[in-house]
Amino acid sequence: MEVGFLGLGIMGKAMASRLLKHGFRVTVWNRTLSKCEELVEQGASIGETPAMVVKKCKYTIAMLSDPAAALSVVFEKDGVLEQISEGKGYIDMSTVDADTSSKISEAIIKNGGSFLEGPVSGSKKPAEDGQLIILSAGDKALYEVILPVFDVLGKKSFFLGEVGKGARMKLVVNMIMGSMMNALSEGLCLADKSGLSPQTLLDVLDLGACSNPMFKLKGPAMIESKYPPAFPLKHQQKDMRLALCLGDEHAVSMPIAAASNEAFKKARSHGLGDLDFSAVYEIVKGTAPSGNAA
Ligand SMILES: NC(=O)C1=CN([C@@H]2O[C@H](COP(=O)(O)OP(=O)(O)OC[C@H]3O[C@@H](n4cnc5c(N)ncnc54)[C@H](OP(=O)(O)O)[C@@H]3O)[C@@H](O)[C@H]2O)C=CC1
Ligand SMILES: O=CCCC(=O)O
Repeated sequence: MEVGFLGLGIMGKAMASRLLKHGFRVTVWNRTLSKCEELVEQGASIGETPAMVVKKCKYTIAMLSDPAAALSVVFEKDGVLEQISEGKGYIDMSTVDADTSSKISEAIIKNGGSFLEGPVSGSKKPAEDGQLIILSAGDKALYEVILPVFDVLGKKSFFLGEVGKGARMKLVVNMIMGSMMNALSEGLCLADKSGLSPQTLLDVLDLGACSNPMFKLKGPAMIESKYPPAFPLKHQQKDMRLALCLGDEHAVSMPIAAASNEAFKKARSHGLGDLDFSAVYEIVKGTAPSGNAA
């Protein structure tokens, strides 16, 4: 199967690389074209624009930073819409809001193509290892055709129904995750300030009902103030913002998510946006350097 891939950031690069390793022919595009080179070394072809990728491939996947990026790659000059046509499928796996997904879906369908949203749970390492959780919604027939691709990228694919349900599920999950990260940061800080060992706190948490892979993975690095970006903080703040908008729409009060969003926003204003989202710990500790927003 020839698959197009738009967006070679932390996630897109790992996902496209995995497809190549599993025998798919992949044509890649990235806004900063030089980032395609590593994939070309692994056997990918380059499409010089999103439109050229769609022209060449029956199925094209996108993994882009945010709603603005997802929309621009579809609607702007040399974008996906210029070449989408009957028989072609577009699968957007970026984390966006349901409105963005619906706008893209409507335009793709109007031009004869089919559309599936497929945001993912799981970060850089699960993407490299094919262990993502795929939250898809939209065209069921496209879902069935693209399952061999999802099976290489993920450990489990959900089909959630009409367009928007994948986007909303993803935002709910990340809202919970962002709040948990703030709770962990406050706990580590409180342990430290009150004379307890943060590492012992992690050990205790890991043995009880609060044990989870995120605390286990991120906790030790946080204690060392190390935040190599797996999930950039600026994207977590985007997801909190979009989840809070969803809460507004449905009149769901979310004070914990709102407070967590403030901490991520503050982290961005201190220039921590490109670090891993666990860097919010620096805000909770009050040790963030002054810096420019990212
Ligand atoms: N990292 C993670 O752990 C996870 C991330 N996600 C979601 O996946 C998506 C990608 O995340 P990730 O790979 O980490 O992000 P990165 O910031 O590493 O990559 C973002 C990608 O989007 C591209 N991009 C940004 N703006 C535009 C634009 N205006 N037009 C075209 N392309 C653009 C970038 O291109 P360029 O290289 O030119 O900047 C890059 O390819 C996001 O929606 C994120 O929320 C979901 C699950 C986990
Ligand atoms: O959107 C990012 C999710 C990161 C994760 O699930 O570990």
